[in-house]
Formats: sequence, C-alpha cells, structure tokens
Amino acid sequence: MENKIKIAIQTKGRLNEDSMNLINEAGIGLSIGKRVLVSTAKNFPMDALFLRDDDIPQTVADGVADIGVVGENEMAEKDENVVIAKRLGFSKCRLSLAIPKSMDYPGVEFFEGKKIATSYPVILKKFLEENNIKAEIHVISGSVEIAPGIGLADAIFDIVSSGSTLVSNRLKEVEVVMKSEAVLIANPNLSPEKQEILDELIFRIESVQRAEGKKYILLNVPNEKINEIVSLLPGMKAPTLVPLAKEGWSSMHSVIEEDDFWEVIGRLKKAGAEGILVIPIEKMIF
Ligand SMILES: Nc1ncnc2c1ncn2[C@@H]1O[C@H](COP(=O)(O)OP(=O)(O)OP(=O)(O)O)[C@@H](O)[C@H]1O
Ligand SMILES: O=P(O)(O)OC[C@H]1O[C@H](OP(=O)(O)OP(=O)(O)O)[C@H](O)[C@@H]1O
Ligand SMILES: [Mg+2]
Repeated sequence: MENKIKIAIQTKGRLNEDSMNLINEAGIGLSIGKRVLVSTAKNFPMDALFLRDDDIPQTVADGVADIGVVGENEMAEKDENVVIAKRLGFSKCRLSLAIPKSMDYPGVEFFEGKKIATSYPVILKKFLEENNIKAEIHVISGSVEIAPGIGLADAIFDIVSSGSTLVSNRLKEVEVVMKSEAVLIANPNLSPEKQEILDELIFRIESVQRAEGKKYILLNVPNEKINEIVSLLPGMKAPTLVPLAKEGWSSMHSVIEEDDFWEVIGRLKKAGAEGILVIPIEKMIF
C-alpha cells in the first residue's frame, strides 16, 4: 500500500484557484502545468489528479482518488458513497428554482405540469417528489438561465450566488432548495496510513481557516490604562504585555477580528493607545 494520498481537484473553473490556494497555504508545494493532469507534491505525501468537477465524487467513491474538493451541490447530485471530511467555506452558492419575473408565484404548486431546465436533475427530482409535484425535467449542461427566454422551459433550477445572472435573464428566485459551499470529500474506507495523512491535511487547513479574518495587533499603552485597554481586546487568551524602555508604558500584543477592526482601533486610541501596528496572520495553531 502506497503511503501517499491522492486528491482530486477541478482542472479549471470556479473551484480550481481556491483549491490550489488552500493546498499551498497548508504549506504543500503543488503546481499545475497547462496540460499536466497529474502532479506530485514536493514536500507532502500527496499526488493531485486534475478532473472536471462532475467526475470528482465518483473518482473518490471508487478509490481512484482518496479525497477531493467539490461543491456540495455536485456531491449531492452525484449521490456517491463519499463523506465530507471538511467544509471549506469558499464557493458559497445555493441551488434555486427561478421563474420569469413577470409571472405570479403562488407557491411550489406553480411547478405542477411545468417544464424545468437544469443541470441538477437528481436534486430537483428529489425536491419535486418531496413536494408531490409532477413536472418535466429538461437537462441542459450550461447556460440554464436562458432556457425560459428562448422557449425551452417554463422555469429553471440552477446555481445562484449574487443573483445577477437571474436579473439579466429577467428571472426571479422563488425557492431555495439547497445551500452549498466547497467541501473536502473523502472515500469512507481509507487505510489508516491515508487517514493519518488526511488528518494532517485537515489540521493544516484548520490552522489556515482559523487565521482568516483575524489580525495581529501591537500597541503601546500607558500602564495606568492597561486594564481599560485589555477589556477592549478579547484576544486569544489574555493579551501579551511587555514593559517598554519608556517609563510607565507597556507594549501589548493581541489578536482582533478584521470585521471589528476600525471600531476597536477607534476605541483603543480614545483610551490612550499609541503606535498601533496591525499585521496579517498566516496560521493559528492552538
Ligand atoms: N456564481 C457562483 N458563486 C459561487 N460558487 C459557484 C458559482 N457558480 C458555481 N459555483 C460553485 O463552483 C462549482 C464549480 O463551478 P463551475 O462553474 O466551475 O463548474 P463547471 O462548469 O461544472 O466546471 P467543470 O468544467 O469542471 O465541469 C459549482 O458546482 C458550485 O459549487
Ligand atoms: O448569481 P450569480 O452571481 O450571477 O451566479 C450564478 C451563475 O454562476 C454560475 O455560472 P458561471 O458564471 O460559472 O458561468 P457558466 O456556468 O456559464 O460557466 C452559475 O451557473 C450561474 O449561472
Ligand atoms: Mg461540471
């Protein structure tokens, strides 16, 4: 048994760049050449196979790859025997039913007897059955949103993110059937050796994810203001304090959420903090 893990990654398309970034941020040197469809990591026991996302769930279920990065929507559509090893938080979107903007929508019964265009027939069929709706499913592999406009269907079932593709095609979203994000899927029967490599990969991914949206902050504070300023900085545990050469002053280090950044900085300045430095964090390991 080879002590290496095989990961399936989308060759090109929306998942490719974020998948490659994730692997590189986990400290794994993986490169993709123009026509290279298999690549070996430099410093981690991993080979990558580059595939169309449609083929990734089956490749992982069959054990040709051990793990893979795919949208939850694609995983649900293919319904293969794979497990989610880690939710990845990128490529967030939803699968929704949409109808022409000009039409009234009374509820799901709208779809009774209608023709719906989609690239996700399995998920749609399940939804229609659960709602006791009989409709015709017309499978097309792309540009689904143009179907009603050209008379190919009455409605569509497709990926929505910002909603701008729907707007440009004079459609409105009427039912959200599933929410999706990129997930790391795994074959459920990995050998203990491969499981160990996967655990290490997940540990690294979690360290990168934890650091996302966080900043390291350094600031000089007058000693008599330490308690007040500490209360403004939730930090990892307690902020680190180092005495400064300047009498009566200390240097304080902590971690803040990027979202709270400007608000916290304003309050720190008001409380007497000076020389504030804010630095990106690459990884956080507890
Ligand atoms: N507009 C979007 N916003 C966010 N995520 C999206 C969006 N469109 C697609 N996704 C997610 O990215 C995945 C891949 O999308 P992409 O458009 O690259 O697929 P594809 O055209 O089927 O690619 P392939 O050529 O590999 O079959 C989708 O399955 C979905 O999970
Ligand atoms: O709600 P929005 O932000 O407009 O995103 C939704 C669109 O994004 C995806 O298409 P993509 O842009 O990847 O084009 P393609 O499927 O035609 O390749 C998806 O198939 C939708 O058409
Ligand atoms: Mg595809």
